[in-house]
Amino acid sequence: MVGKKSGKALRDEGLERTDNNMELSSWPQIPAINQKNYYTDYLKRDDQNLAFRLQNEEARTKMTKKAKDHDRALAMAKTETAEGEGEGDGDAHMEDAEETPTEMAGSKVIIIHMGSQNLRIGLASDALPKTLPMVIARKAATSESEDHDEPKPKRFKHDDGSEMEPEKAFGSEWSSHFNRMSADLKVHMRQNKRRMLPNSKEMVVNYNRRTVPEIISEHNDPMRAEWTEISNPPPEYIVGQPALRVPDSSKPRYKLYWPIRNGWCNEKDYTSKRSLFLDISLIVEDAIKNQLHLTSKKDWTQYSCVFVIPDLYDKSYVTQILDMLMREFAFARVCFIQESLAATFGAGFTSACVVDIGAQKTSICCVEEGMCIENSRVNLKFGGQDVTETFVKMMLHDHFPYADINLRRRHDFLLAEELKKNICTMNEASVSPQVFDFHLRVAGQDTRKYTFKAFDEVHLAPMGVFEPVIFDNSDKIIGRRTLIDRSVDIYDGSPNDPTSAAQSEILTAMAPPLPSHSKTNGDSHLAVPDVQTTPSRPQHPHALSKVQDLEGTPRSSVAGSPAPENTGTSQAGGTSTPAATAAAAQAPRPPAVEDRDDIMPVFALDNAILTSIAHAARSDEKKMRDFIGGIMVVGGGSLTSGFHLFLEERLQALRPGFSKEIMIGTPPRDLDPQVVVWKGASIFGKLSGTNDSWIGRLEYDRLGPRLMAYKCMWAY
Ligand SMILES: Nc1ncnc2c1ncn2[C@@H]1O[C@H](COP(=O)(O)OP(=O)(O)OP(=O)(O)O)[C@@H](O)[C@H]1O
Repeated sequence: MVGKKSGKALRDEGLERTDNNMELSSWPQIPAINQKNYYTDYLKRDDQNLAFRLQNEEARTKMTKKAKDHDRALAMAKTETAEGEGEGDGDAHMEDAEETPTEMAGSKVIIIHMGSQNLRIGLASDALPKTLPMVIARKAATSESEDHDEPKPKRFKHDDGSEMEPEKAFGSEWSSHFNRMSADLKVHMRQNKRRMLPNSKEMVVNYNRRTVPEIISEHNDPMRAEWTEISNPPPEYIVGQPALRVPDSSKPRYKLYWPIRNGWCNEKDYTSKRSLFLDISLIVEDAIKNQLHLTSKKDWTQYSCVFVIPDLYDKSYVTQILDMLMREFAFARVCFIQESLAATFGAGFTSACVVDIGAQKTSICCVEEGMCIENSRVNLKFGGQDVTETFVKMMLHDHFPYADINLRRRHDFLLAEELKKNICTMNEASVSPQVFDFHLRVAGQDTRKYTFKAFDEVHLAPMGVFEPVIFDNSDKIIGRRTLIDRSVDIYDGSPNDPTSAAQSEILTAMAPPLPSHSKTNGDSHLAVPDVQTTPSRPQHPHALSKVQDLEGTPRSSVAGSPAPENTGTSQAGGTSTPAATAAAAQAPRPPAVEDRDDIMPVFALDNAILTSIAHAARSDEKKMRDFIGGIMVVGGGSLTSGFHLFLEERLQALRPGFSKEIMIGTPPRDLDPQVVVWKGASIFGKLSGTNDSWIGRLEYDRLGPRLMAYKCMWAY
């Protein structure tokens, strides 16, 4: 064809021959595609996506089955009428057939909520979950209390061996915080016209100094504790409640491991990621077998699982858990739900500001119409266990008669928890010198009955959630990211764990200055956490007022730009070019606060709640009023008596403009605040038809964790 064209025509087409009349190449020349007409729907339609296809197929199968059942029911009804025996009409029979499910809804769905201290597990059809300690005792050379030998001799003696006054045992800084809180409380109580004896503290200290325990022989103690007997041969590990009841001095020794600490994986006490997740799976497996009585693992393939994850979850943790549930436990389907969302389901609210005070972490999140508001998520690293520790410290400071108490010993930990639950209160009217008693039960020893007096310690210890400087925050970030790497974007390598503007703001307020030698290339996770410099209270107590102030518009830089600076552009939609990304990576700039592992999120609860709400409301005053009037407190840490009223007063003092609206709610129907999240997840697990976040076996086998992007209600 080309040969027949004129030289001009060929010149125009750019295909002019050389002088020997031959073409430059025998390869066919392909003209460039006209971009105007260029179109592809590759990966743009749902039917190209396995996850959606399987979902549709499942829906179709269900509809076909329903139609078949319908036909069958009609046929049966006709036969019966023809025989003249049935008096009722066919519809009634059909309804009967539809309304008689073969098995109770949710009886094949297992709901798992793992906490730092408690595991809650049950079938979705159960009214309440089974609660057991999230702990495993492993055979070891020494027990954990022997590893950390810190009781009386070390704490209460000077280096030269002379006796140390308990007031000095915890350092002058801690004592001065305690004394200041005590003085503030006195002033506050006077303002509220509460009567106080001027020398209450001295009375308490003098009483405690003098008191000696009464010995009760073991056979005279009707309430003596049941200790776990070690069988022969001794088991390699013991889990749950029996683990907590293994005597410290057992032969052989057992050491306790808590795989979840402060709401994160416990990277401090484990030496490898494998052993950490092995323990998690052993605890969960044991609970399914012994608490839910599903002893044969083969049957688990017929069960689905709803797993509760934190609002600000670590992606690598979720991926690992999904793998465990799918591969090891071989569940038929798995789905995830975030804690706060589950709490609103459990309470039956459509929107609320959920405050979950657990044992070692407190999370806050505003939920609106079935979605967590991402920028309102806050996760603080303290909870009920910090209150227990602080209560014991305060009591020791005031000459607690059982001076040898050591929370690393199992019996002492259980005793301290019990004392805290029974004695601590946020009710100011109950603050007066009072006598209490307790029984100390140690395996193989006679029971000792102690009496002691307590005064403001019962109030000041739980007050710590509003003044976390009194908590011991020194070891909470030790080991973070040593076993489990931060999740990163597969394209640009930037951290891609979920972030929240509210959390960033708190982290910014808490951030210790960056060490001058630290490389600011985003490799912040390599920096050694500088625990000593971490302040336990905001350096700028009013740093948040700008954001929280709805009347004014000024915003802090964090609030104005929720995404971290060095990840923002790439996450926002991948608009940055590789060259720009490379240039940006080389530019020296400080790492975003979310990417720093040396910041301890420990912040006053009332301020944290207001920060969360401010970010959820985004200057919309009506929303602000809605959330501030719908604060729901859940979790075991909120069970301290008088907590709700106290929190309400604190918030009113901080936001007098909203004092009429502020309302702290409890879950309805007298539901235990500790199980609301589990309950919500069980409701979620029973939803049929509307829940499309189930991850099935086939799709997981083919796509693996990539599937999460299609299956999560939130941005994964
Ligand atoms: N009646 C009570 N009064 C005060 N505190 C209580 C009471 N009952 C339980 N707690 C505290 O609640 C905490 C346990 O709460 P919860 O089970 O919600 O925590 P978790 O889910 O295991 O932990 P986290 O949420 O930190 O991961 C413990 O610190 C316990 O001492």
